[in-house]
Amino acid sequence: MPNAIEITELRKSFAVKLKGRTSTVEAVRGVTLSVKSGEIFGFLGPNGAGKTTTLRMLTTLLPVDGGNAAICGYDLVRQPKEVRRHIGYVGQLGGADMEATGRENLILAGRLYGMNRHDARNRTNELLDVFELTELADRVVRTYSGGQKRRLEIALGMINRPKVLFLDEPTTGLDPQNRANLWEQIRKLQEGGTTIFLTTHYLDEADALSDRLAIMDYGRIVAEGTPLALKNQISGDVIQIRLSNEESEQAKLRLEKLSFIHETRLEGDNLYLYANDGARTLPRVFEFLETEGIRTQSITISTPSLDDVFLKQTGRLLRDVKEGIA
Ligand SMILES: Nc1ncnc2c1ncn2[C@@H]1O[C@H](COP(=O)(O)OP(=O)(O)OP(=O)(O)O)[C@@H](O)[C@H]1O
Repeated sequence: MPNAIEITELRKSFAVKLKGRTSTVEAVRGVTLSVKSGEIFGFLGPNGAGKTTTLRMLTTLLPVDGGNAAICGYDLVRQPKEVRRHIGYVGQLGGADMEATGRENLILAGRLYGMNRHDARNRTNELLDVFELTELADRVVRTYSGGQKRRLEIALGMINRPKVLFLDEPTTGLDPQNRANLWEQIRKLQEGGTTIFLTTHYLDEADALSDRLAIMDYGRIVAEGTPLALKNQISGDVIQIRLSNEESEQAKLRLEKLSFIHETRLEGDNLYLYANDGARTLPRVFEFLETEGIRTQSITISTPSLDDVFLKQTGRLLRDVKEGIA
């Protein structure tokens, strides 16, 4: 079976005008990756990394500048119609008509895909059932909660029984309970055989949901693999020390000389120490800080997260970039 998605050197630039001058934004700078059939593939990255642009190219909504992709074996550039027949896409804005009912939205979508009335109705009932929307089916979408609307939008993306479903930040704006519920729905779609490619800037979402993921930054893939393999790249535990004086650079230099610390990284006032056995190392770190007179505000210990992977690859924290701090 061919890979569900095979992307080779995909590129996209935009011309932007600022104060009368035109410059170029290289949104996607040569992305190469493959997604296996039946996988949930997470596409993680901070705002502006190029995730949506990649997704819009893969779904034929935006012409590619360079490179190509094959989706379910169909050539994105030469066979866009075939590609469209085999995919579903749920964008950030959603596509439901707020003034129509859930049922009407689904039936209309089915008809637009060329289904006859009977098939469109049957498929609608199936999807209402899968997404637990049957009770709301005849209410206008405007009255749905955020989570219910999102479920309907994903149902709309599934109307044509796509082999590959593209979801752009499917859980943004949802509360934790609705996010967990949507993750369940996404897993159910995977069990039904759909390949899912989703963008997210939630670390926990990428970690919990994806079989494999790629981390994107400034239009490039900076890391790719299973969440576990990526986290295992960062061997051992992470000790985070929040320093309270201005000599953080000095503190880093002194701490990195310790034999039981195999890597250090400084982010503002936060010093990250990577050690094989965090629990055993911690008392020795305390002792050292005390003898050296290095003052700290807090010390925490954790196992590596995808944030540490991003930090290792880019020198910045994903969480900070996302919040616009870096
Ligand atoms: N139509 C456009 N014209 C000009 N620049 C654009 C256009 N679309 C995207 N960009 C720029 O391309 C870069 C990548 O944007 P993109 O929306 O793909 O990022 P993203 O990773 O999806 O971010 P987010 O998480 O905020 O959705 C950004 O610098 C953005 O400003």
